[in-house]
Amino acid sequence: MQKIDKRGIVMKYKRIFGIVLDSVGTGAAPDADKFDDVGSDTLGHVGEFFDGKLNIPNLQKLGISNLRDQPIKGVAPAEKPLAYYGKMEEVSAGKDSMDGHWEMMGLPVTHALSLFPNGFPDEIIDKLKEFSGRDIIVNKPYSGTEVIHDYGEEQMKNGELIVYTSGDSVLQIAAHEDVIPLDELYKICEYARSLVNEPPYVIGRIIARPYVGPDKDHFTRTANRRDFTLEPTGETDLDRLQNAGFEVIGIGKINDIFSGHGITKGYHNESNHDGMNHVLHVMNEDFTGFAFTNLVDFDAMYGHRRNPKGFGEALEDFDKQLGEVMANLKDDDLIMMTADHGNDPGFRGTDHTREMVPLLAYSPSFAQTGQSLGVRSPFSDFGATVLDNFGVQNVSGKSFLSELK
Ligand SMILES: O=P(O)(O)O[C@H]1O[C@H](CO)[C@@H](O)[C@H]1O
Ligand SMILES: [Mn+2]
Ligand SMILES: [Mn+2]
Repeated sequence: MQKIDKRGIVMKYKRIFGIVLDSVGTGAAPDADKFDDVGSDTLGHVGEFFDGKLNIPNLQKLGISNLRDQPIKGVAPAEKPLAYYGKMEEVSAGKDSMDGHWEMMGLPVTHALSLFPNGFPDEIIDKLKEFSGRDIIVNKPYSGTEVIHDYGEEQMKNGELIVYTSGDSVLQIAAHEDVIPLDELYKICEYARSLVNEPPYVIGRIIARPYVGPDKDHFTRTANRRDFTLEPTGETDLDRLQNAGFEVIGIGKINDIFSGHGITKGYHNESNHDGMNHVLHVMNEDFTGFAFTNLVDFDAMYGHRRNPKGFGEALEDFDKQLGEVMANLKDDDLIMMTADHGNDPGFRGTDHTREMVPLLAYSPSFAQTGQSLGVRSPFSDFGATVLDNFGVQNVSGKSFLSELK
């Protein structure tokens, strides 16, 4: 089933579809104690919340419970899993999306990014005040929906910037769209980005968080959110693929996470559903390379909001569309699914959780039942497998391509 492209490169698969189910972790990682996340288990706790009724038949057939020590409640391990299955363990210093995705693409984040559990120091805040000509309020870790509920009306009166953070390396600025126009907000964020690219402060993301609404009970955040991510600190597997002449399609947050590096074509997602529609759309196109998708609703809408019901329903919706995707896969397509970190809606707090992530790899051309791929670490094994398929040299991780048959 091997293909040979124009340049004589031998490929097992012509197209690889990588899908990151953002924050869908599968149990505390061995180093979870360092993050105070012992006992977290996103998939396990969502399953328990549904008390045996979580309806994810496609993930079930692929082997989502086979990869776990304890099956998800009500989701039996498949007798003959369709996919090769395993878990991945992160080595990066943090548990943010950036760390997870960069590590998956061969660039583990070994230096911890700056965190601000007590708020940002004066030297950053003073510069932001001076640049924007606005006062700054809050300046501490907060949930983004709660912060606009608690401080949005004050901002509408006085026009300050609501600056807040979380357990991640993020500086977020919430602003009512009628009070601080989007252009102005983005300029302030760009300026903030320029302040924190080098030690002593290296922040993963500056996030513009615009919202609208008449009063605190009706404020909603808009799709005009924008992430200003640290530029990748080196080459990633996406660059390597692109440089070797393959197509690299980024769907959803992928473009932001890699600041556009190594991506030949990008699609913005309005939602998980929209993201899966983009996957279905690109499946109809004839390309040779890698389509990399991030589905962020699990994380942003349900994990951080500690909403296990919404989380499970989002998994059920995803599973339906996954069925469609599977039906459209060609023999020389490979689909690989994983996650970038956990965000257990049954756990304390509102932050990501340091978890193992699931790994499922499936092609309709597999001749045998899926086998265990074991525990893979670093996450870079994912990207190494993609590179291996396209005959491109990797620098981090170990390919499992030869195990897929
Ligand atoms: O509470 P909200 O504003 O959704 O913020 C969440 O979103 C950030 C970026 O994904 C995370 O770091 C977390 O703090
Ligand atoms: Mn994430
Ligand atoms: Mn998140």
